[in-house]
Amino acid sequence: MPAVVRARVPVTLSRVQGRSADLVTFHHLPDPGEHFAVLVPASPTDTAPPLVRLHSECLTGDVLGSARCDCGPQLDEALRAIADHGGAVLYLRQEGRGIGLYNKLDTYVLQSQDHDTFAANRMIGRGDDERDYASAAAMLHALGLTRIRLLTNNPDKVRELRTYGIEITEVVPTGVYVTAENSRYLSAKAELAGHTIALLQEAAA
Ligand SMILES: Nc1nc2c(ncn2[C@@H]2O[C@H](COP(=O)(O)OP(=O)(O)OP(=O)(O)O)[C@@H](O)[C@H]2O)c(=O)[nH]1
Ligand SMILES: [Zn+2]
Repeated sequence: MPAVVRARVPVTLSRVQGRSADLVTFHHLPDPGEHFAVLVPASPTDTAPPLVRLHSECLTGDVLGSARCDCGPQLDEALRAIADHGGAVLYLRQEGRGIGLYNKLDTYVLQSQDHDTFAANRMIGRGDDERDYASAAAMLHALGLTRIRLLTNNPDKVRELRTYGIEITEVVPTGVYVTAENSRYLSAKAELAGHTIALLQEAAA
């Protein structure tokens, strides 16, 4: 059964520049996560395909502003971008790249003992990255957003959405927000998971 929109709830969001946005929920997603979309309509003069970000939940970064990763600033950037140009942020309940919050926090302890972010996952018996983007693609189909510009540095997201029939006209790089605490995490993503993090080399040079 294809996914369909369950409800569209208008809300005013300070992180979307005080604009009104719709929070959209869904029926029949391929997995049981309570994924939702933050949707801002484009202005009628904006003819470019809508900008979309698939944002994987990171409670520590998104809510608490943890300096261990760059999720919080990336979420802010995406919300600002859709406030300016219209588009959607799909908030995917994939905490810890799919392993959950408690497990992610366990891997932080291992990372403090000098293991990289992917090796630490394996040390607790989990995959490097347990996410898939089937629900994200189903949400986009349900919203009629099948021709998009995608805001990401992660080639997996691009590849997978395309296999689900989403046309990506442009991959728009998301910012890289380097701090002393997250630089190892960012370089592991670039070196071990193929993320296109150009600014990282510049920052390190
Ligand atoms: N297992 C694990 N997950 C982490 C860690 N740090 C952040 N995450 C999770 O990683 C997810 C974000 O993934 P990233 O690899 O940072 O970025 P991405 O979403 O793949 O790529 P972009 O679209 O370019 O941002 C969120 O679900 C975070 O909770 C970590 O050290 N270990
Ligand atoms: Zn994070």
